[in-house]
Amino acid sequence: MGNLLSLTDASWTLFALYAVAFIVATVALHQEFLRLRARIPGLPGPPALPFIGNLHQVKGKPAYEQYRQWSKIYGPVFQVQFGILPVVIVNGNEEARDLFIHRHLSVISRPVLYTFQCPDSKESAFHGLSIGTSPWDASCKQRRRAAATALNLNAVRSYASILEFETKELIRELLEESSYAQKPVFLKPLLYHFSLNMSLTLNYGTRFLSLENPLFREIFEVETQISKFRSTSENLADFFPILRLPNYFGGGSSTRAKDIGSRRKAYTFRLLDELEERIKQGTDRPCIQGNVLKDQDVKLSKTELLGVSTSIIAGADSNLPTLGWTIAYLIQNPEWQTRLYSALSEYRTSKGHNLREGPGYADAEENTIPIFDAFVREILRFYPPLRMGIPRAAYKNTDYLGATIPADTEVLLNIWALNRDPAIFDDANSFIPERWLDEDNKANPRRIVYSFGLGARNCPASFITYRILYLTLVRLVWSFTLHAEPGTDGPNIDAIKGSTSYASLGQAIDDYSVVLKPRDIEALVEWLGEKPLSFEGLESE
Ligand code: HEM
Repeated sequence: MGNLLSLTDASWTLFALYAVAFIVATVALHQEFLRLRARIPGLPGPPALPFIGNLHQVKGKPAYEQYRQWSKIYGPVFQVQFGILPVVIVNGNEEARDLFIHRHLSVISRPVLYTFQCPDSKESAFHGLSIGTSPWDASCKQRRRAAATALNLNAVRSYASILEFETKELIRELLEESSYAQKPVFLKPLLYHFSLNMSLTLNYGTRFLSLENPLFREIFEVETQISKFRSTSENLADFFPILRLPNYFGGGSSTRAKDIGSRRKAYTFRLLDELEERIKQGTDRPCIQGNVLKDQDVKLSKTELLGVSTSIIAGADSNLPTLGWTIAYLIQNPEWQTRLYSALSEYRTSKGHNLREGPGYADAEENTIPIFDAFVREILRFYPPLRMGIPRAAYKNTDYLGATIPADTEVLLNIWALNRDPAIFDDANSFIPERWLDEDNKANPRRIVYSFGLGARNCPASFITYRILYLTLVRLVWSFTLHAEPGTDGPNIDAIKGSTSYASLGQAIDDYSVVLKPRDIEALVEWLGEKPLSFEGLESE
């Protein structure tokens, strides 16, 4: 009897082993079948491994540089595969212009990715999708139009006082955090505070006075998480359907995305409700959402309004890396601090001002000091925050050099490669702001900073971003000299080696601290004036 039982046990064990092996083999074969079927016939690309495709060659690595190297072998447009997901990478300037500008409809959409949008669920994790993550449809068109109108050149001119206020408050905060030059400042939260306040003031006419504000901390945490869910190479459930299984039991990545999505929804609704209340009371301050709410011609649902807001808040994320790289570059290149300060001094003096009065603002309004403007452009070219842009998708089947890119296929624009294309930029791998002073460059429509993308879904915030970066640079250079933290070599400003976190959509410089020495503390304190207790009484908690 004992023998019979143990024989049965052994058989059961064997059976279980066979069953597991059968399931694993079936899943693997299914995965491989889907991967092979998804490969785009006729489009070149690096050889892909079974099951995983090319994922091992880019995950956790500077993928943008790998793609640039591959483009030398496989041509300017090629495909890679991440598990079952084919992705088309566009590296060449002419090809990018062809697809993104001349045939702009072909890649006007954005992909629906499993982790972020969870297409099998009734409601997307990110209810009220931001514009930058929405596939192309009538609603997306409306939301984009509302954002583009709110951020066009004329509108940006009308935000002058907001830019003035927020950039001054950044300088004040840097001074206070450094205990008046007594200690190094850890930059990241301060830069986020500045960028977010800029977005909130523009969007809702409200801001956070303190970094300690619980709602500020909530937004900082949630938006950082969201950026990770939007990564193009890190969310494995996007590439391996089997990994979607835990979502059915409430534990997968898409479930976590939903939790983060509902936290985002809570604060965006709250900010919108507070604004509606202020409009009712007549205490609102001019702002983008206020204009949209009051404009009878704009017919956006509450969810669409939410989508415009989340886009503007998400935009804060892209300003952060640019400011981080700018300050790091100045720390490591003090001669540029001297050069910029001299240019500012010369400019202010030529306008009949004493430099001790302040850095000026009206002068900065149109980015008038050429070397400052050139420096900002070169920072954006050399350190593009979104090196692979924001994923696009083919809107319809698109013919390309004999191959057909099927509708909905993810398409990535390698902004990093375009900005460093030696056919466009002389000495493309060197940081040379002066290139933007050259009249021939200005006249060449190909010699542009590609960091804001191209064509019909490009960044609608480029005007305001230039203004913000320009003005911040003028004010930083006027206020302080910038130095490395004592006992360290300072931040690594190598565009690849200095940025080792690949889990987010944006490519920020690794964390660092800076020592800020006021150039003239009395003039600085005088210029800063009284600290505002709140922003016209609209401080959000
Ligand atoms: C240094 C700062 C910034 C950079 C480098 C940047 C770059 C980009 C890029 C590369 C895209 C995708 C373009 C394409 O697909 O062709 C994009 C889209 C977008 N950006 Fe920016 N951005 C910045 C700041 C901002 C800010 C501050 C805002 C909001 C105020 C903003 C709002 C948007 C929106 C709404 C989209 C989506 C457009 C669409 O899908 O139609 N961006 N941005």
